[in-house]
Amino acid sequence: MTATTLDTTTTPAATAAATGVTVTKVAGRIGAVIGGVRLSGDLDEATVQAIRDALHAHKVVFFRGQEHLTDETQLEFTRLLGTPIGHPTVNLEGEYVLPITSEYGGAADQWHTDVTFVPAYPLASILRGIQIPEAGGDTVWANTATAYDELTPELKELANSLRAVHTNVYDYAGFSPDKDPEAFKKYQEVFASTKYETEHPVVRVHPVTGERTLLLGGFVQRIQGYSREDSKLLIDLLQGHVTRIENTVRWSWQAGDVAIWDNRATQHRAVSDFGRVTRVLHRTTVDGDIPVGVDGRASTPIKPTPAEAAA
Ligand SMILES: O=C(O)CCC(=O)C(=O)O
Ligand SMILES: [Fe+2]
Repeated sequence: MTATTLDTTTTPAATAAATGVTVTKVAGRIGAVIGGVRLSGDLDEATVQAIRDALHAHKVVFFRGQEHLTDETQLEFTRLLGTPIGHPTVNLEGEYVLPITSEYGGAADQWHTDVTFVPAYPLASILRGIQIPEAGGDTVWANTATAYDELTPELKELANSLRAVHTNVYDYAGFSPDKDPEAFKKYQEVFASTKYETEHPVVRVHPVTGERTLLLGGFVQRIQGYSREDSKLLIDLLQGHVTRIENTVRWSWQAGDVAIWDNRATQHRAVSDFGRVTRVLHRTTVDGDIPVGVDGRASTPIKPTPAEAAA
């Protein structure tokens, strides 16, 4: 990076420079490693702002060497980025750390954005590597803003007009039932214990960056107003742009690594190539806002209906 003298401390580069935070890109379109930060709940506001700026610019940021973190201090750090929120069905009330573990078999190996089956899904997720296989078990993220950007003007117009229904009724985590069929069944029952359905715009305007992003991923069930067959073709067409390898970054975990992603501008998936060894990461999430489409229309909840929610 070239050193420039800035007479203001409000630009992202100046904020980063003032705090000793370094930001180094990993792939061409997504991902950066942040150096010079020991994550905790005690970071000063300038450092937190430098992390936010890097997150918005690079969509997923990585920190190495954060072995000192515990569930408690990961949660304290999470509070600096916003309001922590537990998983709507898997976590108990007031429980904010979600273990991502291979003990039921497999991993979340389908492309998804976290928790899009509810209207105000998390704005960011924070994942900490705890028990990492010797080889394999990487995570891959995709930039849904550059995916939108590369569409032709005609496809952008079409995408801008679409609304999609997202649901948790099937299990995104892709756990292989052969490992422990009972545990697998139990997890699926818990995961879908309340059935959620939400209609989101397919193109979401990012509330901070103003970028247009494709809002799809593994919880999408159908496109409103289209047949099942046409829905599938449309979803595959757009999703194919999201997961184009040029829009992705792949991270090879070490214990003590932390990844934070902008859940409003990314999809991600695990690479389920580590056999039967145990892989454990702990996730916290930051509560989000209700998406708004290019036409200004917000997402709308479908299920649970008020009557179902009251039952
Ligand atoms: O296990 C992984 O690599 C990804 C897990 C995941 O989807 C998540 O933490 O939201
Ligand atoms: Fe996820």
